[in-house]
Amino acid sequence: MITGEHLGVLAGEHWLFRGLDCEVRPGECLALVGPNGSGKSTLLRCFYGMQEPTEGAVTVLGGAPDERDRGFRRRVSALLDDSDFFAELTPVQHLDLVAGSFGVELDHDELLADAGLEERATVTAGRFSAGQRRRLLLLGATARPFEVLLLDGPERALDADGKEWLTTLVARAVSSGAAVVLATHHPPLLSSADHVVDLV
Ligand SMILES: Nc1ncnc2c1ncn2[C@@H]1O[C@H](COP(=O)(O)OP(=O)(O)OP(=O)(O)O)[C@@H](O)[C@H]1O
Repeated sequence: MITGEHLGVLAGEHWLFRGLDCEVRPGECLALVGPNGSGKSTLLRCFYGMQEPTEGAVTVLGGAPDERDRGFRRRVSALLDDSDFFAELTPVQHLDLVAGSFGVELDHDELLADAGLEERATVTAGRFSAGQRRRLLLLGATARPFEVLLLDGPERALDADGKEWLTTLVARAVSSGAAVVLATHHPPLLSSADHVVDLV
């Protein structure tokens, strides 16, 4: 479902990574680790079609990834930055947007309680703390249908309960048959991953 063959990205005069092969099948999770600046976000951007590798080829769902393609975005859920955050909307309105865009029915109460946002359900998200904002972004990325899930540093700003919830979200995504790739240093996510790529 996701393959990378001999991937390399040249950053200026030095290779961030080179000769990287990977494969993530449906129902599997690949965790990317490595120090700051080692290329984890860059590799995720290659999987989402935001950036071309300098060398090698990426295939996602049988074709070249292209974030500009609506059909691709409907099958691939990516949380790579905070851009899907609407400060003027409440969590309920965020979920309405997801439900309307994807034509799915969502149990708002259950999802918001699960995310620990039930008391913030009707507060505009611009007033949220960093961790609440991250919970809302993760909720938006996972409440919709997807076959591939790409997450960059999903544990950022989350407290212990939030990290536990995140681990459950990823486990659910994997058991529903999605191919999941995440850049993370959260030990439970690393230990449950099927593959780990260390970008050193
Ligand atoms: N095409 C490019 N040309 C020049 N520099 C690049 C290119 N692509 C990435 N870089 C640089 O390479 C580094 C890799 O950044 P990236 O965000 O992928 O690392 P990361 O492992 O996700 O880091 P962090 O753990 O800090 O989030 C950055 O310094 C980035 O500016």
